[in-house]
Amino acid sequence: MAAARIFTQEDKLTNGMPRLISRLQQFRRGSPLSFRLLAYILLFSSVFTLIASGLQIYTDFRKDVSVIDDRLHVIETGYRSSLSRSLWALDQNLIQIQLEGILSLPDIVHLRLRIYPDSELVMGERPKNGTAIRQHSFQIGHQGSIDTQLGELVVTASLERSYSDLQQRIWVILTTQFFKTFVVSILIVWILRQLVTRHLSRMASYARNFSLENLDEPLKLDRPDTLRYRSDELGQVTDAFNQMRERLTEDLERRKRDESEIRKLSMAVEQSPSSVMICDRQWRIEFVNQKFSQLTGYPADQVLGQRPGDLALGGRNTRSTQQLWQTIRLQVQRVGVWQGEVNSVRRNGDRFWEQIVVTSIKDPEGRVTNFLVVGEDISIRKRYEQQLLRQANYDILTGLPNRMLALDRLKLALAQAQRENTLVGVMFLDLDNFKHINDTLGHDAGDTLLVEAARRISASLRGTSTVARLGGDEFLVVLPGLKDPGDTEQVADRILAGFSTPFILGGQEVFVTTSIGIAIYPSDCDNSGTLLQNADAAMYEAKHKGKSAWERFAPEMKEVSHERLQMESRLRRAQELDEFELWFQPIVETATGHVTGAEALLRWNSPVMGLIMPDRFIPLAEETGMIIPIGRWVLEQACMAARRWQEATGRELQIAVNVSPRQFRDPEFVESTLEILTACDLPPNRLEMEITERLILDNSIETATILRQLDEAGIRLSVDDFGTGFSALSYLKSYPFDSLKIDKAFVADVMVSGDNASLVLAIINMAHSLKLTVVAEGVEEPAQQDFLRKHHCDFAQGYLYSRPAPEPDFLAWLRDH
Ligand SMILES: Nc1nc2c(ncn2[C@@H]2O[C@H](COP(=O)(O)O[C@H]3[C@@H](O)[C@H](n4cnc5c(=O)[nH]c(N)nc54)O[C@@H]3COP(=O)(O)O)[C@@H](O)[C@H]2O)c(=O)[nH]1
Repeated sequence: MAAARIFTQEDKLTNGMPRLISRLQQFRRGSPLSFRLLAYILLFSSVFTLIASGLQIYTDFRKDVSVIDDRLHVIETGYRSSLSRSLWALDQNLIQIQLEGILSLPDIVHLRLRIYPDSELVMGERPKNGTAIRQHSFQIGHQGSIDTQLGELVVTASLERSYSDLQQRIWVILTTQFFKTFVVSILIVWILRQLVTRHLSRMASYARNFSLENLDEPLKLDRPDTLRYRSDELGQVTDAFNQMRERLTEDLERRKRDESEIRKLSMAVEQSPSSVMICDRQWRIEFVNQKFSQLTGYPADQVLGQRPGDLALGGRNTRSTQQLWQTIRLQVQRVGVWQGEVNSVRRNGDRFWEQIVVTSIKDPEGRVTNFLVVGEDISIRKRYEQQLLRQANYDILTGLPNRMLALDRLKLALAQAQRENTLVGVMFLDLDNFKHINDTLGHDAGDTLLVEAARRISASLRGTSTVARLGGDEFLVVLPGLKDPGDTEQVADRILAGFSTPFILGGQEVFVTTSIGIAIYPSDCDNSGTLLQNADAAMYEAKHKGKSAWERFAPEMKEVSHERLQMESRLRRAQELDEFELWFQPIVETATGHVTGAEALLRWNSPVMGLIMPDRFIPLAEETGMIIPIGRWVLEQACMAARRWQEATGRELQIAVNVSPRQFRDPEFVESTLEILTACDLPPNRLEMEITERLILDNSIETATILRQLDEAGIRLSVDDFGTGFSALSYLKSYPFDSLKIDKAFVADVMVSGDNASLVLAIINMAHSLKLTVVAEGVEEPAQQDFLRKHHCDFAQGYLYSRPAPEPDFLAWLRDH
């Protein structure tokens, strides 16, 4: 048991010290600041304590020594006279007693009394050598009549007691001061640790473990979370830490959001259906998307670093492409954007059309950093536009240029003749008795005749001449660059000769002739319109004279067109004589067959000339301006009719009215239309105005303004006879149209010509993509209706449903359907 105790004791001793050292080392490692602080406090307070204690001790010692010195002086003053008397009396006993009295005083250890002349009395023990002493001596004399020196006393005081006190005090002071310093230091360090350093360690460990993965965990110190603590330095540092953490969290989230946004945008650009190219500020390609590579055939790595102009060269179209890109660059640098249609070249050399938009990309400070080129393949649209343009410029039956193209060519020929000082021959041809042949042999025979006549006229011409079909059985020949007016007459003779052989129509030989009117530029007129009129007048003269002949224009022939003049004067009176009638043709929804509206079609019922179709008098009405009052009458009648039908059948049908471009020049057009609608109590959206592409060609600000005003009033607008005029789809976007009417010429052929079928299909699709409804005109056969229904054409109109009819007949039809 005792051994065990001894062992435990030893064990404690042997293990205790290393454990303490290791604790200290741990403390030093774990809390270096506290350790250093402790060391510093200990060192400085020890030095300070040492100095202070030393001073204290020294002062106390000096005080002790001065007490001893005082005492020596007190001995002198206290004992001198009594010793003098004792010596004078030589009273040895008294001297003895007096000296013992002195010797009994504290610290007085030795007395030596020299009695003059030669005796000495010593008392006490002389201190050993090396012992600190204080000595004081004074003379003892007798004062009488003669002053006599009796002796001298040397008093020795030992400082041994003072030294021993000093030693004791030093030990006590040092021990207590060191203990106190140590305890205070420990206390300070403990307080410091509690208040500061352990929190610093917590901060250090928080900062060490801080990463983007644990941003949610705020720094919390092990102390109360009150305002007092939050506002001190540690609280401020903690707050700063947590703010930093929050900012980092926000930054991280923003960065994540930005990254996802960038990812999304780059995916969108990469997978965009449009080709995208991004160039740097020197117009060198930095990026192209997949669509670009698909469209052009260039893989991305082959184009990066090149300029778009060099690229489009493809080794072929050098100058023009570079000039185009030069223009694009200049405009984008000047106004920030360029857009247009470009005929580009693929890598394999194929050409294609693209709609390009080039813009500059700017940084937030407004500095241009890049250029963006977005392209869209519009080859299909272009092909259809070209096809439409062809249909618009050429006569479908004969393949000859139509009136529009012929007039263009005539104008060009006149301009050239003016420049070159040459002549231009204009011939107006009209087949003799064509109406009779058409009526007796049928339309097919009429068509065959027209085609063959076109061929024979063309065969009679050479070089740069133009032959065109103006409509019906009328042809126009333009002979540019002539030197002699007689040249035209020779051509006219050749044409007449060409008609001398019979035509085979419906299996029969038929002789058909033609009458030709000739006008020459510049002698007969210098503008295309009048030249044509003059040739027309000459043609009437030729017919008048017996047909199968040509006639040169003469000024007096102008009178010959009196038929026309007669018609004009009759037309002027037709309105007041109430000779106009409005006929109606239903418009049906293709999918359901429901009647949704009707088109109002004007007829002139002249007591002299019979029922006249609008094609014959509308151009005259337009030319003379009579179309404005006539058009207003039509609008009024049409709106009133729609109102009557509603009352009669309860059906709210749409009413479509044809409006001539000339009516748009009437300043009161919009106002009077709105007045009519109000007067008829018809909502504006029940009225649809059909406008031909000719109006759009006008392209004036006034037209655009009127169309916008009508649209804003709620009136529906539709493009009539689509495909026969300008036929560019791009304008449809620029005007507020609601629907588009495909011309009957296309519908007539959908089941016969694949080209026409695909064209109709393209028009439907494109109109739908522009949010326009589509009406097909001239539907005569169920197969055409099926085709249109299958291809989602919205509405149809034609003889299949009903021919245009006077209002009572139309109402009857309406009740039946
Ligand atoms: N400014 C105005 N113009 C007018 C007005 N009324 C008519 N017009 C213009 O005259 C064009 C010819 O009109 P119309 O002779 O009446 O011919 C229309 C129909 O009869 C005809 N149609 C209808 N269905 C068929 C069919 O199945 N086959 C076939 N061969 N023809 C058919 O089409 C004409 C309707 O065409 P649209 O107006 O394009 O819808 C006429 O085109 C007007 O431009 C008027 O009041 N003012």
